[in-house]
Amino acid sequence: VEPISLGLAIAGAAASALTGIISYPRLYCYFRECCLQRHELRVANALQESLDRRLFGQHLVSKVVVRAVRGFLSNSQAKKPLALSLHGWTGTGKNFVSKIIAESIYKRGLKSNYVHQFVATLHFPHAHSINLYKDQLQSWIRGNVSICPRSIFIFDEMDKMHAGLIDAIKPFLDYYELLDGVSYRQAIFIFLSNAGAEKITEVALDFWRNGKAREDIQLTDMQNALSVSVFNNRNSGFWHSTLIDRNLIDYFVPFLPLEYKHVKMCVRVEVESRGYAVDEDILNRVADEMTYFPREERIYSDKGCKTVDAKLDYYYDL
Ligand SMILES: Nc1ncnc2c1ncn2[C@@H]1O[C@H](COP(=O)(O)OP(=O)(O)OP(=O)(O)O)[C@@H](O)[C@H]1O
Repeated sequence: VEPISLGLAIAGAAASALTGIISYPRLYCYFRECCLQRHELRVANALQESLDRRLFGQHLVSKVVVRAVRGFLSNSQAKKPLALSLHGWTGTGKNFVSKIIAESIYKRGLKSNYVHQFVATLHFPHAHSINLYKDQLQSWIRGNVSICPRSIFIFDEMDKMHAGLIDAIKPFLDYYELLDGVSYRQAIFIFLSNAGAEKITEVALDFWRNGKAREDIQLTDMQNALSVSVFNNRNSGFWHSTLIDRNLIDYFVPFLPLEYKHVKMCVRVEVESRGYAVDEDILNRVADEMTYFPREERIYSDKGCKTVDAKLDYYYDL
């Protein structure tokens, strides 16, 4: 075989292999991350499994989040992007759940090129730069949704976010078919905040004081109270915001305050993930070290499961 025809043959083989790869997007996506990669059923199953196994004491969260994500992904005619608003006391799992949602849709989770996280105090710290932030945020969202319609945007500390900035997101959440040639209908927006945490605690405490099980708390016990309390809270960026006013939030997701037994479960997970032997005595001692409220009953951990890992260092360094 002449060198030149051998070269052509190799080039031909390479070209057909490449065409093969391109015509098999699944194969291509196996090696490189793709937008809209996973089938909705797989996402819903992964999400359900992960929440059941890893999330403690949040029966309402699992129910709402799985239903919302499954319904949205399987609806090819969605009229608007999915907007979830996660509310609750610190350390109860809001960031944890948004990470689990991201991981169920994109294997790389928060590290995926299609998942974008903003923290109000970190990314938008100065009230006087609000107009600049607005422009930057809008073009960031537009640019990323143009590249991948199924982009996920997570906004942490929404209660510390300037109301004007929240309103800047509004057009993307609305029922438009196209905005400047871009459709936002497949995107997912997740908002996290502590707003409404007192209201959630009030309802949970009421159940507890009446001797009713925590798991009997229904979504209806929470949702109206929550949306009204968030809307009327002047300290929260949601106040006066058109997101709630115009019903652009699809689901308010209430996170219940965590009890002693949940804190212990978190300690156990941390111990196991570090590869240490589980020692019940240490689990109790770490859980005992947390502070609990209200002052009389001392039921709920005031930091949820936060700082559990730091406390563990102390015991295993002894
Ligand atoms: N309900 C829970 N079940 C299991 N682990 C939890 C739960 N809540 C919190 N954790 C653990 O505690 C860590 C801290 O929680 P997370 O950051 O999700 O709290 P948060 O609600 O977002 O708090 P904040 O309002 O302060 O941002 C998580 O990474 C997770 O390991």
